[in-house]
Amino acid sequence: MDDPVIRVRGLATRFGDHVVHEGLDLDVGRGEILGVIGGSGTGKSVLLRQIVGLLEPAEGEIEVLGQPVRDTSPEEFRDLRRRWGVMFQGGALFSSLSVRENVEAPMREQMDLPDDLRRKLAAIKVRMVGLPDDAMDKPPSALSGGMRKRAGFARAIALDPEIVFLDEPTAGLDPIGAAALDVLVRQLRDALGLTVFLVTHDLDTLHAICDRVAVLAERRVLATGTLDELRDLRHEWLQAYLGGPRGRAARGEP
Ligand SMILES: Nc1ncnc2c1ncn2[C@@H]1O[C@H](COP(=O)(O)OP(=O)(O)OP(=O)(O)O)[C@@H](O)[C@H]1O
Repeated sequence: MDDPVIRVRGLATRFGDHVVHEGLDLDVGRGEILGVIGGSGTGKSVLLRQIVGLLEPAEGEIEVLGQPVRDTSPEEFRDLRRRWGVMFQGGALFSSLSVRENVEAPMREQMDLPDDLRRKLAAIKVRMVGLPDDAMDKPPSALSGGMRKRAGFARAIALDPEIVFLDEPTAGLDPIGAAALDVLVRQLRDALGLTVFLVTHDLDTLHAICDRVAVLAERRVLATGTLDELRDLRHEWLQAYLGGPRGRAARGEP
C-alpha cells in the first residue's frame, strides 16, 4: 500500500508469559474504514491502545501519518495526537460534565480559544453527530446508550482529526440504533474525509460500512481484505464467524 496513514511492523505484545501479538504487521490506507475483527482476547483493543500511544508494545514500529508514535518527544507526540480522535468502548465520557462540556474538554486541552468560540464549535460537533440541541447541556447519564455513543463520537471529532479510532461502537445498542450509528460513521467519513480504524464484533457493521477487514488470529493480522476475499480463506475461526448463522444472516442468506 502506498503511503498508509497507519503502519505497524513487527509488533509484539506480552503481559508476563502471555503473548498477545508476535510479528504483527498492519497498514491502513487514507480514507478507508478498516474493520478489525478477531476472537475474544486476540488483542484488538490492545492494538488500538498501542497505536494511539496509550500502551507500550514489547517490540515493533508504529507510525501514524508518517510519524513514529514511540520514541518521540512529548511535544511531537502532542502535535500528532491532535490529528486523531478516539471513541473508547463505553464512551469514556466525563460523568460530571454535560455533553457539550465533554466535547469542549479536548479543545480546552489542545487549543487556545475564547470561551464563546469554543462553546460554539462544540455545539457544531454535537449537532454533526445528530444529537438534538436539548442533549447539549445534559450529563451523559441522562442520555440513551445510542446517544451516549454519539456524544463520544462528537468528542472524538472535536479537534477535526484525520483519523478516528472506534472501539466496538455498536456494542450494547439495539439493531436500529446500531444501524443508525453505522450510517453516521460512513456519512462523517465521507463528509470529513476521515480514516476510520474500527474494532468490532458486529457483522452488520462489517457488511454495511467497512471497506476492508483485518483479521486478528494466531497473534498477528492473519489476513486483510474485503469480506468476499476473506470468505474464501480456510481458517477455522473465520469460517465459523463469517459462515455461521449470524454471518449468513448479515449477508441476507438463509
Ligand atoms: N493491562 C493488561 N494487563 C494484562 N493483560 C492484559 C492487559 N490488557 C489486556 N490484557 C490481555 O490481553 C489480551 C487481549 O486483550 P484485548 O482487550 O485487546 O482483547 P480483544 O481482542 O479486544 O477482546 P474482546 O473482543 O473480548 O474485547 C487479553 O487476554 C487480555 O486479558
